[in-house]
Amino acid sequence: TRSTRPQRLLGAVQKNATRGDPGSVIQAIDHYCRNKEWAMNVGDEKGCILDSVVSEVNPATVLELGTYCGYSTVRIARLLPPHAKLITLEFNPAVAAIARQVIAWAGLEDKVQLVEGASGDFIPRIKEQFGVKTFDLVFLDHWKEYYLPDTKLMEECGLLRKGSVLLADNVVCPGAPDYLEYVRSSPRYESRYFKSHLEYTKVEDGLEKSVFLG
Ligand SMILES: CNc1ncnc2c1ncn2[C@@H]1O[C@H](/C=C/CNC(=O)c2cc(-c3ccc(F)cc3)cc(O)c2O)[C@@H](O)[C@H]1O
Ligand SMILES: [Mg+2]
Repeated sequence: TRSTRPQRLLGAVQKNATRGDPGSVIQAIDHYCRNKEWAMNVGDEKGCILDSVVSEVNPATVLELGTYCGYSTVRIARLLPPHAKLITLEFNPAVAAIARQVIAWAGLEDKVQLVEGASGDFIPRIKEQFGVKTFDLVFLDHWKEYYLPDTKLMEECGLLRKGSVLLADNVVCPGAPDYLEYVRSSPRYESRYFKSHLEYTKVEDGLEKSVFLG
């Protein structure tokens, strides 16, 4: 049977990237998705904005919602300090299996904990199950209609502290209007829009960075 897009993306990594070299994994995926087959990775342009926010926050604990093939997981994990931990949630087992191999090819398994499951089920259990008190950085890149409910859930579960940073992909395309309205109007967030483009295209998109004020 025909391969899946994630399988073909993994093939491009295994063919063109060097094991243990996260930069070459990122480059291989971007080259494949720009020249052969589009895929919904945050991409190189928004990826540079992601890199700058990760470097600025220098997080000890990171939560990523929506691993997909692990492109942003690799982008984030490669910048983390030695004992920092990144927990990434992915509820599609076939996609999770690809992401594990992409993360392993980059040699970043020790910094990443990929959890198979739905954010709604896992967010309430993260504290006791993973011994995490709060997250310094959360990257939202899963189904767009879940950005807002999951943010409220993280607040309710006490997973955010004064200064926690939420970084949301795709706030323009496909868009997350209810989430944007919430973080921009709530007195509990200081929000800023980083204008960019939809991965590998000229279409406008951007990242919203929102600092939780406690
Ligand atoms: C709801 N809770 C959840 N918990 C755990 N994993 C979840 C999840 N929701 C979704 N996922 C997983 O995240 C991934 C989903 C990501 C959704 N992303 C998008 O829809 C998306 C879509 C576009 C896009 C933009 C324009 C266009 F024409 C077509 C697509 C661009 C992006 O950058 C995107 O991130 C999948 O791997 C899915 O299995
Ligand atoms: Mg995205």
